[in-house]
Amino acid sequence: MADVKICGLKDPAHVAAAVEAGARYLGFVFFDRSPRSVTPEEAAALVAHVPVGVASVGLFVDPDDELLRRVLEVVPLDVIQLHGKESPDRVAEIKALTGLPVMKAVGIREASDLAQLTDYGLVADMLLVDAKAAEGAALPGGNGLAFDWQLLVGRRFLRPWMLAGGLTPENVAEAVRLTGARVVDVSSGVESAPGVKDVARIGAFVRALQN
Ligand SMILES: O=C(O)c1ccccc1N[C@@H]1O[C@H](COP(=O)(O)O)[C@@H](O)[C@H]1O
Repeated sequence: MADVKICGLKDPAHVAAAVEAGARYLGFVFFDRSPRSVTPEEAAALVAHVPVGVASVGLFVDPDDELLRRVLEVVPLDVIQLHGKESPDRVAEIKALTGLPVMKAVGIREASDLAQLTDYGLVADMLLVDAKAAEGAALPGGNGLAFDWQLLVGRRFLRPWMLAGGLTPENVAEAVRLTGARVVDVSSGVESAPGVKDVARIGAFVRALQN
């Protein structure tokens, strides 16, 4: 079964539901414009409920050093997710600054976008293969937008990778079957409204991968 990351958690009950369902990665968003955004203090309280063996991932969008320091002072993150326009050099810088594994998100719409996965594979520890947000979208991710999974058929990457973008309990099994993803990441697909996680959909998402 593919491993699961549930992203955008804001409520201890949803952290518990994700852990109970079997998620191996939990995501906490440090990006003010997101409906899933948490403060460092809120995230610290949530991460306190995360058991050993489940990784706490901090999601950032073009963070400056000050934000990274402020969050890491209070939140014991295991992985840094970069979901903005960070260059490969900036990814390397953040890895050195934080001392943590860095996962770089790359937005995919067409075959030519895949080349970036090679560039970032040289510096990041993990890759997150997401749909490219529409021009002018308020958020660079978390939009429930999928891309053409056929683009990934037969591809290999330099680093371990997660599949994201518009995944839901209804489509995740097919996405894994087509792409061979070993880890899948979901945010809006397990919500009842933007920023509001749904316990039943979290359970259904993980169960969809068990059949
Ligand atoms: O979830 C957010 O609010 C978010 C904000 C800014 C950048 C990325 C964000 N989420 C990430 O986007 C992908 C796909 O999300 P979805 O399942 O399509 O809603 C996922 O990696 C989230 O971690």
